Amino acid sequence: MVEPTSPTSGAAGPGGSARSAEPDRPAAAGASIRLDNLTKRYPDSQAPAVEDVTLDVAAGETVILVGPSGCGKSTTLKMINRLIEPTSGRITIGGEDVTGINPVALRRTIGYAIQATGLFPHMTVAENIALVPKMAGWPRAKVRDRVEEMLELVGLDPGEFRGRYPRRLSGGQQQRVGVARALAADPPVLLMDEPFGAVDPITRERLQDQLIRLQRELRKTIVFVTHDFDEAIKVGDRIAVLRDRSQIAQFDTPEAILASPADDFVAGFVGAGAGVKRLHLKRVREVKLADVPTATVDDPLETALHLLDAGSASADHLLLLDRERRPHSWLRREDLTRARSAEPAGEPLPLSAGTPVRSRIGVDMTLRDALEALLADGAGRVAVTGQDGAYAGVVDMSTLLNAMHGAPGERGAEEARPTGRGEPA
Ligand SMILES: Nc1ncnc2c1ncn2[C@@H]1O[C@H](COP(=O)(O)OP(=O)(O)OP(=O)(O)O)[C@@H](O)[C@H]1O
Repeated sequence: MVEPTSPTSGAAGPGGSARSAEPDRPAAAGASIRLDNLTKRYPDSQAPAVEDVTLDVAAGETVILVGPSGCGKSTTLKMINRLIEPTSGRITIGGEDVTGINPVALRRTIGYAIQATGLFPHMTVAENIALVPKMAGWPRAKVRDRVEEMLELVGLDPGEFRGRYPRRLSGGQQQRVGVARALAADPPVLLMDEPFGAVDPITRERLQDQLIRLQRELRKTIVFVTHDFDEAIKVGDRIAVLRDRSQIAQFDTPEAILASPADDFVAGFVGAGAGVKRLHLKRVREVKLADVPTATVDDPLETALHLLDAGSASADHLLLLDRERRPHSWLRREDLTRARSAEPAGEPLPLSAGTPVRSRIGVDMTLRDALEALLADGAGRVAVTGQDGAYAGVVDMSTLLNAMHGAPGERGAEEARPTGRGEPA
């Protein structure tokens, strides 16, 4: 039965991904998937729902199937775990032809999460998650431990949630349980059919973030269906844009599709605002941060004013740091001169002067997060902090504009999101 691909036969597949090229990332636990000339013709239907599709998914890769309603995304997905039997063609997982094997046994090795979550209402959260491990004959204690581990993994407190019934969960919590259940038997392959479709946009963003985090750790092979292109570029290593009958209009990285859509159909899917969408693809640590003059709370006022004067002409703000060098407040020149007239010379900076730093961002956040934080903070820039919370630089509008338009200074980041080169062997 389908086994995870060994690290040595690993993930340096045709697409690879930015995430898979990160040096600290573990080797893929997923298995490669290949669809060969796959066709599905439903009984009594004139045209096939899926026609002659050939697609390669590398081990550990997240591939998104995106396309208009009725184009055949779900049918394609469900043929991979044989919930729908192909009319013709072949499916290979981890190098094994699974087209003819027992579909029930096959499905135990493939996690499956869907929009409606498919949780059994008469079973508790724990019973739902335990379902497949139990069917696979895991010992009771191992199943119990696994349920706890899965709940922790998707961010639900086991003590609070294991005994609840699905109807007593919010939509987002149900979807997380759905993902926990899909992952419970540690399958190398995870199929997700609009898994976050039924929740509000904020919860949806959170669930997407969580999936990205999980995937960094787990490196399953994921095939994910959505009709939301923004979700596709955020979550996917590669995106297959499908037209009618699951015909592949373009299959490439999000960057490549955003930068050069193959035709008008794909361009229509990319839609307006491709530049802003690019912000989803870059993390703060990948761009060159801007700098602003900084002073700490122990510095005398005069020093702060001097620093501001010594900064570039555009330096109209000084960032005050606390003793741990964490961003504390933004000080404008007026704030400093006002403070100077109120304080005797040589006094340290008053902590109450200026505007408190309302938002700050970590280096692992995306530039899209940075844009939102920047808009939320009145200073026209947002302070970036490192792992220890200390000031690391700022993201300002020009950082964002450069990233949106792929300015030459940002190429390094683009090259860092590559094609499986440098993959740990
Ligand atoms: N059981 C079925 N019997 C007959 N035709 C079907 C069946 N299921 C799907 N179809 C048809 O096959 C085509 C592809 O359907 P599918 O559900 O795969 O599309 P989709 O891209 O996932 O759509 P959506 O985004 O709306 O969920 C559609 O024309 C649909 O009407």
